[in-house]
Amino acid sequence: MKDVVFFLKQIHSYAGKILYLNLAAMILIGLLEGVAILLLIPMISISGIIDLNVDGIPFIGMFSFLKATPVSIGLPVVLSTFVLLVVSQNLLQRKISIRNSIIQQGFLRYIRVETYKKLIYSNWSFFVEKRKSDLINILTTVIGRASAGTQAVLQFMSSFITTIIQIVLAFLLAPTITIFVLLCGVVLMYFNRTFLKRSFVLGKRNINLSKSYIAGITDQMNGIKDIKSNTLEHSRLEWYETITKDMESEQVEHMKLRSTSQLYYKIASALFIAIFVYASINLFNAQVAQLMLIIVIFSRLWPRVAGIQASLEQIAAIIPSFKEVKALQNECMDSEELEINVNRKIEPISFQNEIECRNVFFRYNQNEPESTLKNINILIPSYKMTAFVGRSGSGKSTLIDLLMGLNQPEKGDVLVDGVPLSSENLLSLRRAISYVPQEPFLFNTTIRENLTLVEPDASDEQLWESLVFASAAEFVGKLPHGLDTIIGDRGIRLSGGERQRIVLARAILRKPSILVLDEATSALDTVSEERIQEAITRLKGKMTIVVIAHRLSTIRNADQVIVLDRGRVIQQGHFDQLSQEKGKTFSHLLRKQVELAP
Ligand SMILES: Nc1ncnc2c1ncn2[C@@H]1O[C@H](COP(=O)(O)OP(=O)(O)OP(=O)(O)O)[C@@H](O)[C@H]1O
Repeated sequence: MKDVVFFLKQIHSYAGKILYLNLAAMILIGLLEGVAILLLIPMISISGIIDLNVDGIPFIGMFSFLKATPVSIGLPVVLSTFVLLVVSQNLLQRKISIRNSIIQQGFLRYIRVETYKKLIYSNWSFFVEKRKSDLINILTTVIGRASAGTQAVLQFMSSFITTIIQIVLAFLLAPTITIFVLLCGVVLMYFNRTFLKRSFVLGKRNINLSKSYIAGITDQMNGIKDIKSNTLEHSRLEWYETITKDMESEQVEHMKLRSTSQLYYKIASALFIAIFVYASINLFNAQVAQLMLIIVIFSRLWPRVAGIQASLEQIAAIIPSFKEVKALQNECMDSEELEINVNRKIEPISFQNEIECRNVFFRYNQNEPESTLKNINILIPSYKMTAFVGRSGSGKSTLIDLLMGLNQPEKGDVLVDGVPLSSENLLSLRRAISYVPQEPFLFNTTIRENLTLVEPDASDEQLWESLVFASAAEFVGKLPHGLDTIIGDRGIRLSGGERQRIVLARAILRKPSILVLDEATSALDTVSEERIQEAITRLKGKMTIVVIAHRLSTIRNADQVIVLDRGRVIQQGHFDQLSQEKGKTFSHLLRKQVELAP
């Protein structure tokens, strides 16, 4: 219930007064519908067209003027009133349906933007812990269900109020029948409450299935090369067939559940009407008017009772989606990195001397016995090139993430020109950094658009300049449409080395004061490696360069090399100096790479 209230509050803060206007209009529609049909009998009867013997039925007095009217006028008046009521009800209905759809679509967008805003401003550790496909699933499927669910709750509320009004009207017309109908409804709802529980369980199953589905297809599409080259198609297809079968049976089960519950109501309705009509005629000598009332009230009220049950089942099935979106929003708020202020312009930090790590410890998970980084004390001087090396898993990427303010130290400080990194200067530091990841990301569009992503106003001259710096101008110049060549999905029509150089050009275009380059491990051939080395040499002295080096040959010109092992700095100095330190990790790594070199 708390989750439902949470969403109602959200829709309230989005739509405000219009929501209440719509709710009121929805109630009015129900009322008009009720009045039109419930009053048809007394109106027809009083006009004297058919003698229904309606004495004693309420509201009759309101139509006594019809008694004085000849039948030839009375009937058209009665029927026109009926038509007028139905026409106004439907006109209002149309208007409200359009308004509801505007509110619903607007609310869907609102809740999407709100959730995405909270998500995108969450800190890095939040993303490290989360499965990306789960986030995609929430942002696509679950949010849509939650928004539709909010609408279902509003619909339920208005139909509940309308039902109450109709019950009051019916009660005034025929109290005994109304009480009987209601008692039957309550008894049936009581026995049908198990349908609500099962709807909730199915709703949960639906979320889990769509989570696994999105996770599976994301993994498979990302690993399609692995699948093809290792002939894993069959096993993957088997997985796909199984999960889609589960999804199919979940939907069918849901449908079965809904129709069984409605079937009970329909059968019960026929049984109750039969029993009541029989009892009325045989035990209470009921007149035609009373019998018609029984049928009219049953046919009006019973679907409403059944409708309430159907809405409750629908809401029960959607509650897990509410819970999921709410939990994500709360988690994001707990992991909020900085105060959300989208419009704030962030100036890059002006960094004169150095970035320092002082007595820094870091651990991913508080339950881990050992810290990932232990007592790190290093200086990254400005306008110099610093290279991090070490075996796989030694902590290079973790340390770089810490320097970029993505990870926060468990103990110790990261200082920029002596000022500790805090929420005040974190974004300015990141604004000064350009980062080239190991697996560079390119959009499936032109090279130009991939570059201008970071500098929308960059001229062609500036684009070529950055391509020259990244040693990419030559191969881009040879492409069929130059800068306007479209590169494939994630840039697969380019080689690994070419991709990394385009991303490097993009990084340079931003004119960063710090360039962080996570060197590709395997993608680079010797020629590409040389090109990257050329690029770094060209950039040296123009900005602070931090490289995670997997190939030691690329960092011969580094001003300092920092060697990491199991989360500790074990050596640091100039390349030549470290290569002289015999029997230590750096000379060992160097020897291994020389041995492996072709
Ligand atoms: N998200 C994470 N959660 C928990 N532990 C992690 C996480 N990321 C990395 N680690 C652990 O932290 C240690 C350092 O990893 P890191 O990625 O920093 O090493 P690396 O030197 O960059 O390795 P590589 O050269 O293979 O990229 C490893 O033991 C790794 O298992």
